[in-house]
Amino acid sequence: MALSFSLLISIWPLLVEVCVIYCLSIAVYRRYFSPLASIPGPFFNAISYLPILYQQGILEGQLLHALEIWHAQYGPIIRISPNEIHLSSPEHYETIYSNSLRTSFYKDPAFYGPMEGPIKTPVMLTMIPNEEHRVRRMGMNPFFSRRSVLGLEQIVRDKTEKLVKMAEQFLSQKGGEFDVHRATRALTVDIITEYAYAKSWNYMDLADWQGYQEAIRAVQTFFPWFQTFPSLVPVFGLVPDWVMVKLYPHFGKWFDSLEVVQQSVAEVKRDIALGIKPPRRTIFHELIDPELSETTKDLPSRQKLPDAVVFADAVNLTGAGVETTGATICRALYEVLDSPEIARKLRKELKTALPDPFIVQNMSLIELEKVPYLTGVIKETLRLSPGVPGHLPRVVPSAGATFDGYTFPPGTVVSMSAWSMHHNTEIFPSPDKFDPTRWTDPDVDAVHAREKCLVSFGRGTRNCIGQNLAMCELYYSVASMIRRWDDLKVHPDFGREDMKLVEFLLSYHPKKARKLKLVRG
Ligand code: HEM
Repeated sequence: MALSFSLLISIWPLLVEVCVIYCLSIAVYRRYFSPLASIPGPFFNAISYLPILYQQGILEGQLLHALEIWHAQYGPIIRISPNEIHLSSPEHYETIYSNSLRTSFYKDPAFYGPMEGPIKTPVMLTMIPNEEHRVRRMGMNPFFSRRSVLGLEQIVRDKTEKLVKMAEQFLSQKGGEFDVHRATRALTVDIITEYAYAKSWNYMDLADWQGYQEAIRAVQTFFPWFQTFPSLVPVFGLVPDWVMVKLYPHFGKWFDSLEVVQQSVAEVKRDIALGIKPPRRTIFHELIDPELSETTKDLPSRQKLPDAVVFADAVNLTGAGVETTGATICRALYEVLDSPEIARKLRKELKTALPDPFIVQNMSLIELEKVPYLTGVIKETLRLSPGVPGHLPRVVPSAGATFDGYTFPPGTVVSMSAWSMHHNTEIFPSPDKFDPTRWTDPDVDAVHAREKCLVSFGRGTRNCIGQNLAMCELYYSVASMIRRWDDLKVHPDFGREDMKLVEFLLSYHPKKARKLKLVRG
């Protein structure tokens, strides 16, 4: 023991030297000899993954803003890590994200794998092989189709009515204010759980309307650390639940929610075993006991899925559908109410379209979609506040790829982001300006070009499965809140700086940002 310790003491300078030489040679290789050496970009990004960790882990979700600065400095194609290229020219989006099934770019396991955490059960979002994903998704698509959303529209109608009544309760008091930030997250929890599980978690009935989305945010802040140091993932799995709850009290609601999902899986399995027909099939029925069609019956993954997969997919669905939609509703309300002109114009169109006296139960998605300015407001909000604004890394397939004259070998990671697409100054002049008329422009070709660049829900087979539901929620909540009061206003303490976005896959506001509240007057 004494001998090995003194040996260590005597050789440590040599060990340090070896380490330094090793790191330097990796840095020199990455910067000057790697196949990506000729791609412009910040020096430290080319040699290390730490600059991304710095933006995401230390500065907390700032990478989307750093990307803007780096693109302005180095051009439309930049190297943002030793193995990742970020592109900003919109014409590449289709190639990377809407590819044909067989030659497709696939999701980067180093980015998506750690999101599975210690459970390591691939969910739709994190599955890597596109073929396997396609099969899993095929079974779930009908459940979230437009037809299905229209069939279950009453859920959105009822929950929106509850939101308006809650707002009424607060706003009718003298000096009353409505915490629409938390209320909309509670709304989206209640809609997705009723829609997918036929069992609402009733977050709108809670006194504080919160807990779930805060826990998801806390989980997501670990992602950049896990992506940079994957060996941290199993260590995280060893931390007992009570320690997590002590560190992050909101984790209590997260663990409760996991238990509820687990119970639902068990109940549905029991009903299936007993031959009990449900009043309405839920995603659990779809995943546990799929209704197989001629085209799907022979596909291995359309057979019964293991409980762990059903559980993980359900958890993922709920997590994906809450903050994204809640934040978009809030941003739309903020932008409309912050501009008297936009508010006046939208109210006028809504008053013409919606029956008087205004009742949420009289609304229908199909009628709401016919209000052009409302559609403009929603699309413009999805542009400025995409729920998933950051880089979505994909791996170059075996055939390799060429972008902007550079050729990339298979295995290179390439990414684009909704944020930079939506801030392209050629397609969206004055990109920071909220201007719903971009989408109501009589020049249909110009609108079409803008629509091609609006990628809030992604594209291709890996796009958002929940977009029809999300759009329905957006139409109902924005229309009903704006139509209900002529004197609704943003709380005077709230400012545009509070709407700044940060990103951990989903978008959030910086921790110190104030939460949106509404008042009358
Ligand atoms: C405004 C609201 C929303 C936005 C902007 C949004 C955006 C997105 C985007 C961009 C993706 C692709 C992510 C990637 O490529 O890694 C995605 C995937 C996904 N979203 Fe949404 N989403 C929204 C609402 C919802 C809702 C309401 C649900 C619930 C049903 C949902 C469930 C999912 C799921 C399960 C995936 C993974 C799909 C797959 O990989 O097959 N999202 N979403």
